[in-house]
Amino acid sequence: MLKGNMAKKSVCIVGSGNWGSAIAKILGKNVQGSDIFEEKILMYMYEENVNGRKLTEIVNTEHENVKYLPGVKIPENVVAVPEVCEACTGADILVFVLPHQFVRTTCQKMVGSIKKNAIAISLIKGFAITDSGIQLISSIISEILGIECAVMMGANLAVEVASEQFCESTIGSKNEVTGRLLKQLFQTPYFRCTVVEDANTVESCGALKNVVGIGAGIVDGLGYGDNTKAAVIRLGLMEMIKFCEIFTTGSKTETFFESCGVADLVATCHGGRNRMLGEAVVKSDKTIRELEKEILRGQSFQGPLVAKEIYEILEKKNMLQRFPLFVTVHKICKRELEPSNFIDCLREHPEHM
Ligand SMILES: NC(=O)C1=CN([C@@H]2O[C@H](COP(=O)(O)OP(=O)(O)OC[C@H]3O[C@@H](n4cnc5c(N)ncnc54)[C@H](O)[C@@H]3O)[C@@H](O)[C@H]2O)C=CC1
Ligand SMILES: O=C(CO)COP(=O)(O)O
Repeated sequence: MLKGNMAKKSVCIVGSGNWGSAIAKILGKNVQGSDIFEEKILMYMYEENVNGRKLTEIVNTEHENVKYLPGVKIPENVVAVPEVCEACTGADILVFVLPHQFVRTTCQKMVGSIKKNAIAISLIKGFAITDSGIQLISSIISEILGIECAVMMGANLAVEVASEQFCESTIGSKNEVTGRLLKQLFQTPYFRCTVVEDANTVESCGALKNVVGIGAGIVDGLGYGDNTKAAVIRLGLMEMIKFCEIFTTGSKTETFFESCGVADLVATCHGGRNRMLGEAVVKSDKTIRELEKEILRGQSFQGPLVAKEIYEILEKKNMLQRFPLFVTVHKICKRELEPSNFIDCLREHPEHM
């Protein structure tokens, strides 16, 4: 156990959507009475009006994020703040939990406001693309803020976590001391954390499984059953492993057996928002944007963006034919292929040749 003769560490949550709010519940409770962590947690909330009131004001008076996680009480020691610089000033631990498209601009605003020895942890499941290839979100955070960044990914559908149903999660930290500290911050009797050192694979799994989740939704939408979905999960896993072998330095096969790997894949393919999107893409001819608005009402599907990012890098490296499942999901989301083509993609997969 890490115990404090040292000053208590203060925590800031950067993000407050569906997952951010579920995490606020866990962290808010875990720091109460702690001799390691400060009791008050500031949570950066992208401000918006909900029924004529500011969302921060609603959260700070009713202690519920009525838009992104209705029906769940957020502990009163978590305070929503609309300015990210105000939220992060003085924090020792920064917990990033935003849709990945907002990370770079949010970090840029934080430059100059954070403690120089702060540490970060990213709960964000996505990638960014640069001229040289894939960039992990944790490395964007590290690069812009000049601090260490661990990750946490797992089979963690926010609504189930918020209702305290048992689950596991994987903390990826290259630094063992940091990993132990973060486990103390996140673990509860119903949210069990394992720490591994292969952080880049943990993070890559979190991004890639979103694309497979859309594939699972497509076969649901086409009316196929559990055998077909199991094939999507298996072929998706094979592509995830191959992708990490090529793009993630030092990737270890055993990391795929942690919660961040197979377990998150199974959870997302059965209960995730990306699965819902895949099904909707089959049943409607609306665009992804229209479906996102209609189905999620403010929340965000990360899968289509990750599929596009993967497609761009594979095209650049002339590797499209080695990842047919990822590529076909992207083309179906773009409406360049019919959803029924997905079954041909499974049938003709290189795993069967
Ligand atoms: N929801 C879930 O069950 C889980 C989500 N995740 C991951 O956590 C990350 C965050 O997801 P959620 O919390 O579910 O978010 P969400 O899908 O609820 O996204 C909406 C959030 O984005 C914010 N936002 C909108 N415009 C913004 C802007 N311009 N700048 C900053 N923020 C803006 C909204 O205020 C809201 O907080 C994603 O990478 C997701 O894949 C990981 C595990 C579980
Ligand atoms: O990451 C998740 C579960 O672990 C949530 O997945 P979705 O974004 O598909 O809902």
